[in-house]
Amino acid sequence: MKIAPSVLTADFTNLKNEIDSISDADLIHIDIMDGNFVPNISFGPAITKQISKVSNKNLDVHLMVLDPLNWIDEFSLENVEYITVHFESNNFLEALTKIRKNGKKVGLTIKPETSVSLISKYLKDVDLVLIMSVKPGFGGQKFIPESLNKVKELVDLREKNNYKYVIEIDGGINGETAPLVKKAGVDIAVVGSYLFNKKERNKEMEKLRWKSLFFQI
Ligand SMILES: O=C(CO)[C@H](O)[C@H](O)COP(=O)(O)O
Ligand SMILES: [Co+2]
Repeated sequence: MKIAPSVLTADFTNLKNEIDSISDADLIHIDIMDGNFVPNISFGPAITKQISKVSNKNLDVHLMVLDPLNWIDEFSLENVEYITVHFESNNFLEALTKIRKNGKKVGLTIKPETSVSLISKYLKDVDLVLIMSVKPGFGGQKFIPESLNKVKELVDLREKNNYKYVIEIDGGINGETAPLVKKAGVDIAVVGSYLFNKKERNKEMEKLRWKSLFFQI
């Protein structure tokens, strides 16, 4: 299971050191919130560009915005690997097409109250499916256990139909929930507050990976 730290709870007055402290990350997760789609505002393209400058990692952009189509060009930076939009946002299908046209990997995500069956017809065309395991908008919330069933559903659908997407989970991942999501079949776990509240983040990511393996045996 890959680990994608979310910099949402990083210390932005110390950004370069915060990014350096997660040098073993597989990807860096970028949470973009517009204060409309979710009741919070995070940061935008300018800060994302700064992050991409001080990091040699690929970025995984999670757009929690009402109109993703307006933002995809701004976030199609060189080291952005995935751009993920919400099924619940405006014109999400056009947004997926635009991400593909810009040469980026295409991600689709659903809120905790949205079922996998609603996105089943789009699964053949996406590179990543993100299951939100908290209500989008804030870091530091508690993991919603029902998310594990959605992950299992996606694993089954992928196997049955020979789909190619990776499964990502976002929200409330810690030492206890990491083994559970790994066991359910998650490929990439986003970890925010749990990681940034620790001092030795690379070591902590290693522990999360190790624990996950241990529980898989
Ligand atoms: O998309 C998000 C919130 O909307 C964040 O990526 C997520 O909450 C990560 O933070 P934490 O690990 O603290 O839950
Ligand atoms: Co996120």
